[in-house]
Amino acid sequence: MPILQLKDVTKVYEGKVTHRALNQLSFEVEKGQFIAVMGPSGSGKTTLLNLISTIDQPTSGEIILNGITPHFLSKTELAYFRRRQLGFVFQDFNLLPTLTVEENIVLPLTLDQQPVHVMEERLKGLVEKLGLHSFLYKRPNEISGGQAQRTAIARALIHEPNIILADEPTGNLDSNNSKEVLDLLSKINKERHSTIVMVTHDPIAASFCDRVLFIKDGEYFNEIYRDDRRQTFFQRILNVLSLLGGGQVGDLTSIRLP
Ligand SMILES: Nc1ncnc2c1ncn2[C@@H]1O[C@H](COP(=O)(O)OP(=O)(O)OP(=O)(O)O)[C@@H](O)[C@H]1O
Repeated sequence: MPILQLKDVTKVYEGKVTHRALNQLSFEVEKGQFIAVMGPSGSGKTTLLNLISTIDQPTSGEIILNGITPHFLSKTELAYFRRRQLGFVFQDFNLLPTLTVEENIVLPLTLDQQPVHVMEERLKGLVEKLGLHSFLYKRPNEISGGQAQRTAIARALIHEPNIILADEPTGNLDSNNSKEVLDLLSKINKERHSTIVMVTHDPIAASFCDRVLFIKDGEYFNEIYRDDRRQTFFQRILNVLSLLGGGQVGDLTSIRLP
């Protein structure tokens, strides 16, 4: 069974001018898949992530996450559902500046009043897996962007969520730190079989995924699967982006991936 199903999802923003940000969008994501969502600015990517993350509700259609339709849950049930099922990674890391890296990572468990031994066990596993030893006791302003994003990924994983939702996770990183973060997401995806849904503008970031879904004007446009080398997949992503319009693909076609 797919871990995420969208069935004819439509989102209309009401206001002075009503705007149909998503129109009858349907797709499924299998457990363990690493999928990128791409599309021109204004195509509905953030809207889509807000609906999947249960921050917002669809106007019509259905979203089913791990067999549950979260939009039918009560407020309390929804808060619990979000904590158990979803992990979030944002472009600007969203770390609390006064806490150390370690404190930031265990924060979701602290808020959940989990016993200390559970926190210690989970933290230990993540620190080893994600290589966080060298900066565990530093504060966010004392670490690099890549280290900050690795911290945010550890925080997203501490609840052992079923799906990780990442919104432009490399948007504020230089190319070395981006690669480090994407390698880490790939590793988590392969070793823990975590499902990852990542919104990105960056075709290099998308080339780390198994599948790229393209949307345009809130509608399904195309999708491609990786079945070959990352370089070839990258070129295929660029081909679809040039059909899609709205980006500067021309200057990227000669890039050799690290
Ligand atoms: N709260 C809102 N009220 C009204 N219109 C909105 C609202 N949020 C988004 N929109 C509109 O819906 C459309 C889709 O927006 P969305 O932010 O989902 O696009 P996006 O693909 O994430 O864009 P970008 O890549 O620039 O972040 C846009 O035309 C936007 O102006």
